Amino acid sequence: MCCLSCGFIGLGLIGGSIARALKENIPQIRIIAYDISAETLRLALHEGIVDSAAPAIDESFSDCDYIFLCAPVKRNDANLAAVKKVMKPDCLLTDVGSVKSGIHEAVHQAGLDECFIGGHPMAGNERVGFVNSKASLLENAFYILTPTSSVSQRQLEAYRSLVLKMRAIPLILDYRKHDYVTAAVSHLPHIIASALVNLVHDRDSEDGIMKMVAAGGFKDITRIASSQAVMWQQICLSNTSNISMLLDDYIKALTAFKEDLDAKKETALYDRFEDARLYRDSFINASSGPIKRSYSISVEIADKSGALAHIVSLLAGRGLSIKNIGITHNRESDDGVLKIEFYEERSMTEAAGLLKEKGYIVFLLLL
Ligand SMILES: NC(=O)C1=CN([C@@H]2O[C@H](COP(=O)(O)OP(=O)(O)OC[C@H]3O[C@@H](n4cnc5c(N)ncnc54)[C@H](O)[C@@H]3O)[C@@H](O)[C@H]2O)C=CC1
Ligand SMILES: O=C(O)C(=O)Cc1ccc(O)cc1
Repeated sequence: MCCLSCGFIGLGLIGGSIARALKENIPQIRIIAYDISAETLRLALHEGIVDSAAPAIDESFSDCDYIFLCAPVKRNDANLAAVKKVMKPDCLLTDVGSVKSGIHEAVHQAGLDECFIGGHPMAGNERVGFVNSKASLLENAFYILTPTSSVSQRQLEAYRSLVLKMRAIPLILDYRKHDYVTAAVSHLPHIIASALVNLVHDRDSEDGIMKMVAAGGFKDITRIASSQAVMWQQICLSNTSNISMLLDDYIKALTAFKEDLDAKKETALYDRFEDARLYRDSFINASSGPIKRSYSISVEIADKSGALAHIVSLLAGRGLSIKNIGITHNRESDDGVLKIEFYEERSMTEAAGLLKEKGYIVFLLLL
């Protein structure tokens, strides 16, 4: 891909991560960006992620082969009108919004159907802004493309290739289907996580004992409740009917669970947990599934100098490469739990055996 030129309107967590992935994987690329935050643009220039920063959505975008709308969804309408005035006829316009119906309607109103393919990287986290962006955010994540019926196969194929260059996995979907699917696997989970956190907040005693003892399971399923409220408010307001319909189904499922619980139906309760376990495990085992398999162990360590270095040198001595390592101090005592992630199962098993041999308390984290 020679002299590809990409423009970004909004360079936060997602725009920044895409720009980084493109810069990392297509050295000849030219990237221009506009963001209302001058500090973001300064930083992106300083890091060499963008080649030029525009003071507004102006003529400097008129050479772009792709323009990515990556500002918060509510800002995209105004930005779309400004982009329309400056983009070249064969520019491919895209966005990164979590809901696709609104932008498809706005693009249609603007008469831009022939050059628009919606985009949605199914990757992110609870952080915001360019400072938190990273190329690896997109790695092996599904990147959904929602072409209008007017874009050509050639444009779609070119965008697919660009997504592959970002090391993401392109998946083409009708935009209405996208909104239904993401309501179930992304939007509804955020409502559930927030409702559960709010429940614990309301039901906790004054000494905050629930908050204090909240264990891994609670933290796992509520991590996303730490996301930006305004983004999820906007997602709920844009994908209301799909989310509401699935929320009805979910409330029915909870009610059925409660009925089995109140009636102490042993078999029915077992079946509900077992069915969920089997289905969830099938997600993990699918190589292209949404949940990446992780090969991690936890090791209990005393909080003394040298404890970490001792473990690292034992593993290095066996040639076991560590992908990630971190300590959590979640005990009343000063001791901590070291979580070590490996690249593959064999290293995980070998490391666990070695550390056990040396007297460490080790657990495999089968995620
Ligand atoms: N955060 C996530 O995990 C994911 C978010 N998305 C979608 O990506 C979009 C952006 O989200 P994030 O990157 O997370 O937000 P962010 O807050 O990290 O970034 C937004 C950027 O847009 C800039 N901005 C605000 N108003 C602007 C305007 N009028 N013109 C130009 N720039 C403007 C901000 O200064 C900021 O740099 C959202 O629509 C969201 O639905 C999609 C996938 C994952
Ligand atoms: O933090 C997480 O796991 C997310 O759910 C990230 C995310 C947020 C919004 C999206 O539209 C897609 C992915």
